[in-house]
Amino acid sequence: MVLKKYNINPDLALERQKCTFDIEEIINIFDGGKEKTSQRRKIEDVVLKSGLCHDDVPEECMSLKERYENAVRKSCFFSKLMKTELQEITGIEDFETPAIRRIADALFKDISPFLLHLGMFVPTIIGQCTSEQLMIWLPKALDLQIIGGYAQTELGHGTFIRGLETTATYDADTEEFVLHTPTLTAHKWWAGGLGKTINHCIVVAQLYTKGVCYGTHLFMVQIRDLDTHMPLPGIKVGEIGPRMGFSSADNGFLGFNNFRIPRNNMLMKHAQVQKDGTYVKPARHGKLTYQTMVFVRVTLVNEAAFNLSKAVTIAVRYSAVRRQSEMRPNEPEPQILDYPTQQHKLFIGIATAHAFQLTANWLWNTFKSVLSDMKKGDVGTLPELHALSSCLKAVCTSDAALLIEQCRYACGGHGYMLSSNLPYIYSFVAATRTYEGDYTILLLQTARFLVKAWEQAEAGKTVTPTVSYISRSLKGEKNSWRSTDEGIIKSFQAVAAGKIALCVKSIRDRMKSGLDYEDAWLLTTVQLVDAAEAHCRSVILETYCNEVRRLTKSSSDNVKIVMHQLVTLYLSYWTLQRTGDLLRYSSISEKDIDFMQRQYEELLQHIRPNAVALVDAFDLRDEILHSSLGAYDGRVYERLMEQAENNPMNAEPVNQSFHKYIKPLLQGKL
Ligand SMILES: CCCCCCCC/C=C\CCCCCCCCCCCCCCCC(=O)SCCNC(=O)CCNC(=O)[C@H](O)C(C)(C)COP(=O)(O)OP(=O)(O)OC[C@H]1O[C@@H](n2cnc3c(N)ncnc32)[C@H](O)[C@@H]1OP(=O)(O)O
Ligand SMILES: Cc1cc2nc3c(=O)[nH]c(=O)nc-3n(C[C@H](O)[C@H](O)[C@H](O)COP(=O)(O)OP(=O)(O)OC[C@H]3O[C@@H](n4cnc5c(N)ncnc54)[C@H](O)[C@@H]3O)c2cc1C
Repeated sequence: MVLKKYNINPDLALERQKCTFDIEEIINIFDGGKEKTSQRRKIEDVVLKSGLCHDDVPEECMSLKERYENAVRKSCFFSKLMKTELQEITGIEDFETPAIRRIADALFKDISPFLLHLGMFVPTIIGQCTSEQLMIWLPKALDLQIIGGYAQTELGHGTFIRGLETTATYDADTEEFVLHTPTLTAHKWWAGGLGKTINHCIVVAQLYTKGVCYGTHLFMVQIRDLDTHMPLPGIKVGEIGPRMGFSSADNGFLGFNNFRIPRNNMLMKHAQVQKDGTYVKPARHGKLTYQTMVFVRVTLVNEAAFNLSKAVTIAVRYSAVRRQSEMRPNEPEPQILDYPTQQHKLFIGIATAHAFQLTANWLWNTFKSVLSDMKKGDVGTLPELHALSSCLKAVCTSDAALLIEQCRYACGGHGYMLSSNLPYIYSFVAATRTYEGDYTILLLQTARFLVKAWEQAEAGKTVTPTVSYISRSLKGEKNSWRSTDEGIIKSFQAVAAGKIALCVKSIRDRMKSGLDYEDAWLLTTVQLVDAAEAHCRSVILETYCNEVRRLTKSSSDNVKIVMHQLVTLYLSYWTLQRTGDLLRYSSISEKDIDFMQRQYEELLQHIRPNAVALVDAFDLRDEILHSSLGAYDGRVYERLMEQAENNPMNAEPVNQSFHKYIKPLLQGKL
């Protein structure tokens, strides 16, 4: 749809006049500098001017098939644009992924069927192929001569990868692998793009050679003819059916009937099968084939931040425009943003988007540093990265989904309209809590690491920096509550340490009472998930505080003030959310809690005048927001009426069902 131009709503205009800081400064901080902001905007301009974002009818009014076809059309033209015009027009050779990621949302209100190509297929080629394999597949994938996906999950197993049933049996006579789907539950299920779009796919299967099963490995498999796009003989493939979101992502199913692929199609960077069928196991670490999942978990923290920033921009702008009820008799109806309860729903969303964005950037740098260690043959930092990416993916996607839903509640009835875009944003982020490792499962992975770290620290060994608080706790360091940034972080670390200690004790007590380790662990898993979540909170709080301090060193005083107000809001919010834990594991008193409550409420008031400017500082163009409630001009009612009038249901004054059913019913002739 082409966005109509309106004058700025006067309430929003006034809000912007109240702003105390230069929003461009905050925009630059999050982009990584002025240069990066200008580069991102150039890319956005090119895409927006391309006409590709235009839909003749709103996406939500299309049938599922039309939506899919429309998304394919846009993905193809967008890919062409990325390869040609974007480079020519902007002169930027090396596209920054965040900029491409952001502007992709101007094209796709839902999901591009090519998402998995870029998000998992290409990264798996980069991370799992030998240099020879890389030379064959990477240029083709980048040039979109082949389009791929990632088929790991099966109908019967998603979480437990070791339980996957698809087999890849090596035939040394022909130097081929035979892929087979032995049961109903072994069918690949869910892979994005698999249903209708892709012609290649990374398949995760149990490797058998010389009669021995060596566990899951990755295989490059062509599933459709490159010319006709027909499934190849021996392949059964299709779309799994309508779902809560991801409507245009053609998630698919896939079965193999003794389907043969060349030996070289096993991705052999880490493990190999030689021509005679001899298996060579990975030299360094047993879980290197899980690397793409770690990569995606890292990027999902960024997704949580970005999508939350969209939702909170919509809800804050709407709340500045919407007037409802009265505070005092006979006074004009206030903007709903003036209600402290509304501020309580929304300002934490702004602070959380900042916290997650800065944590995502920090995690990305950690990921790059671990990759560089691994290139040098050192896998020592991998367990910590796995633990960090697991808990951060779990907690950030989960918190973001809750806060996005809260943004929808904050918009009352209009938030329920698809045209608000909040339901789309929610259904996308809700899925991120499950895919790429379910919330509970990933926290249990982190818990494994924490229990080990506890045991190491107990044995007097040095532990990694993110868990150094465990050593301090074991040395008997007592927590004394202070309501400063550092003081609060220390207390959250004391909570995490206290919870990990209790888990270790529970496991040991249960073992003393005769249980084996597995059962003792299993019965402690509720506490273990809780401990991993507490650890993750302390990591986010610490990273957020450190990063804001670092990034605002040379900022203007007013930017420092407002950014720090948000940090304090975030710390106060979580203190108040976790008073039970803090009373148990830190020296916080009831008086301290009263103080934190008052501080929190005062902060809501301090942030209020800057609220609209703070969401403007996410710099999200209307074309990216796709929202009747959240456009920059605040013309909410005009847009709601506009989209109602454009609803295809209103194209005819009387629907044919009146003549077919209602009239006969009215006349008793049905
Ligand atoms: C080119 C032009 C294109 C144009 C395109 C146009 C359109 C573009 C549009 C947008 C552009 C934007 C692009 C970028 C966007 C990025 C977003 C990306 C979105 C991607 C969408 C993804 C969709 C979803 C995909 C999926 O869901 S794939 C399936 C994922 N599945 C899972 O995650 C399964 C979870 N389960 C597991 O991971 C494992 O089973 C388990 C739970 C970890 C257990 O494994 P296992 O049983 O083998 O191990 P354990 O016994 O538990 O542990 C043994 C030890 O191993 C350690 N361990 C485990 N895992 C790891 C690991 N990963 N790394 C390191 N170590 C690991 C574990 O800790 C144990 O250690 P120990 O020391 O305790 O023994
Ligand atoms: C929109 C979407 C897109 C997807 N895209 C892809 C894709 O492109 N490629 C792909 O391969 N997969 C994809 N998936 C699949 C996804 O990765 C899995 O659904 C996910 O990993 C969860 O696995 P599951 O469905 O088997 O859940 P289950 O493991 O069956 O989980 C169900 C419940 O059981 C609990 N549970 C399971 N095991 C344990 C345990 N050991 N301890 C305690 N609790 C447990 C879980 O916590 C959860 O509450 C996608 C999924 C979705 C929703």
